[in-house]
Amino acid sequence: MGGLTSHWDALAARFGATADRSILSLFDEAGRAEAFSAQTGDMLFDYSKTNIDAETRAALIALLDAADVAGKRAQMFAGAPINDTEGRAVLHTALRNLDGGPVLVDGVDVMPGVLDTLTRMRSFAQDIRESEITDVVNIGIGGSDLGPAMAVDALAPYHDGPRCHFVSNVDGAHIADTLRGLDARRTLVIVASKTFTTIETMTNARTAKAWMQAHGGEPQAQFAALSTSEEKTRAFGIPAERVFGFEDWVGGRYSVWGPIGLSLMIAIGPKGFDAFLRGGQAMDRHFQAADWSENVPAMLALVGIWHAQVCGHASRAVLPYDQRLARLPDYLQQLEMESNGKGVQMDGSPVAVSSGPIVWGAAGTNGQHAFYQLIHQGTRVVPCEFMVAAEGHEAELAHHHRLLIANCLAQSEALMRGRSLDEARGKMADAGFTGDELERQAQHRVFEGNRPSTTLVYPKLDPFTLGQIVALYEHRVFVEGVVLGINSYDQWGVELGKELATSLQPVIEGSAPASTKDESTAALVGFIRRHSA
Ligand SMILES: O=P(O)(O)OC[C@H]1O[C@H](O)[C@H](O)[C@@H](O)[C@@H]1O
Repeated sequence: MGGLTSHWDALAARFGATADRSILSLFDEAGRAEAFSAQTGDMLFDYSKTNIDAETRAALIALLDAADVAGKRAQMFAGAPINDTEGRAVLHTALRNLDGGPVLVDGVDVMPGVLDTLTRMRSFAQDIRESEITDVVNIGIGGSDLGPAMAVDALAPYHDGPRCHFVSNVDGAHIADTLRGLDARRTLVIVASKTFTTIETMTNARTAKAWMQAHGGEPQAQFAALSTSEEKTRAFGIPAERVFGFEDWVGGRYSVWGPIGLSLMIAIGPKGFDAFLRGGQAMDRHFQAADWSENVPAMLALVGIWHAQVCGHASRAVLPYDQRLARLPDYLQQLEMESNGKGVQMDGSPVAVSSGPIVWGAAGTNGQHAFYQLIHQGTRVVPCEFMVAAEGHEAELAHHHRLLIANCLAQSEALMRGRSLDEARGKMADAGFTGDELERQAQHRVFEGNRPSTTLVYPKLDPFTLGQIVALYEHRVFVEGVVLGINSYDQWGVELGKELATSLQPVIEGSAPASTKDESTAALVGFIRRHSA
C-alpha cells in the first residue's frame, strides 16, 4: 500500500474539496449523464448521480495504474498463482472460456479438462431432463449454494426441466421442509461441496440418503456429486460417472460457472447454460479490453472505493428492481464480503484504509416499504446500487414493468434531489399548518438529498445478461482487492468459528465439560441443556 499513499492522500483532498457540493449542481455541465456512465454491449452503468467529477475520476483511475491492476489482471487470466496464501491460481474465467485459447497452470493447459467436464455435464443434464425425475435437490452451502440458488431464481422464465430445490442450513428444518412432499423415487440429490468435508453439507447429504432409502429411492442411482475430491465422493458411495470434478483454482464463491452450476443447467437446459457462460465470457473480454474510464467492472469498483474507502461510507446497498434477483444481495454478500472483508495485505501488513464495505440489500420495490426510510433520512449515508431491466418477461404485464422502472428511477432521483426545508414548509402551509406547528412538521419532511447512487440497466434478465452481471461483480471484487492489496481469494476468517463449533459439539452433547469454556458460553450451554428434551 506504501506506493499508494500519495494517491489516497490525493483522493482524500478531493473529498475534502468537494464534500459540500451538491451532486445536482454537477449536472449544470451538459452531457454529464453520458460522460459519467460506461457501457458494454447493451448494458449501461450510470454513475453520474455521485459526487465524482472528471478530476476525481482521474485520481481514482491513477489508483488503478499505481496498483498495477492491468498487470494483475493479466496474471489472473493467465493462471498465475495470485491466491498466494494458498498457492493457487484463480481461474473461474477458464470455466467460461468456451472458445478462447489455452490456459496454462504450471505449464499444463486446463481447457481440455474444463471442456470435457462441461460435455459430461451437458449429457447428464439432458438425461435427467428427459428422465422421470421431477425434482432436484442441491445440497450445498456458501459458494456451493448461493450461486446456483440465485441463478435458478433469476432465470425462472427459462425453466423447462425438473423443479430445483436448495438445502444449505444444517438446521434440520431446512431439509425436512424441502423433502416433505417430494417423491423419493423421482428425486435427484446433488451433493455440492468443493471440499466434500463441510459439516452442514455432509450432515444434510447423509439425511437425504437415509430419506431416499426409507422411501423407495435408490441413492446409488439418484445421487450426484460436485467436488474437487474424487476420493471423498467415492467414499460417500457416489459412482464416478455421476461425479463432476473441478480444480482448486476455482474458488467456492466463483464456482457457479462449472459443475456447481449443474442444477441451473438441469433447470434451463445446456443451451441456456451456455448462454450464461457466454455472458460471463463477454464481460471477461470487456474487462480485459476496455479503457478504464469505459470499463464497467473497473468503474463499478472505483465508485465503490470512492464511497467506502475515501468518503468513509461503511455499507452499500444493492437494490435490484427485479424480483427474480431477490437473492442477488445474498450472493453478493459472500462474493464481496468473503473476498474483501480482510484487514491484512498480501505481505502480512495491515490494510491501510478500511476493508471492503458491508453489502446488503433487497429487491425493489419491496425495500421501499421497509428500510428506505433510513436510506433517505437516516444520519448515515448508504450509497445505493440500483439495477433494472429495460424490459420484463411478462409482456401482458408491461404496465407493471413501467411502474417498476418509475419507482427505481424515482428513488435515485429522490436520493439526489432531496427536499429542502423551504419546500417542506410550502407543503405544510398547503396542508393548512401555521406557526410553530408548521415549522415542527416541516422539519420531519426534509430530505437532505445529495445521497449518491448508481444505476445498472440491462435489456432483459436472460441467461446471457445474468452471466454478464455475475462476471461484472466478480471483476469489481478483483479490482477492489488489488487496490486494497488484499488476497480476495482466501477466507481464513471463517475458520475459527468452525473449529470452535467442532469443540463445542461434545459439550452440547454432554460428553465434555462446559467448564473449559468461558462463563457466558458455559451458561448458555447450561440453559439450553436444561430446556431441551
Ligand atoms: O463447497 P464447500 O467445500 O462445501 O464449501 C462451502 C463454503 O464453506 C466455507 O466455509 C467457505 O467459507 C465458503 O467459501 C465455501 O463456499
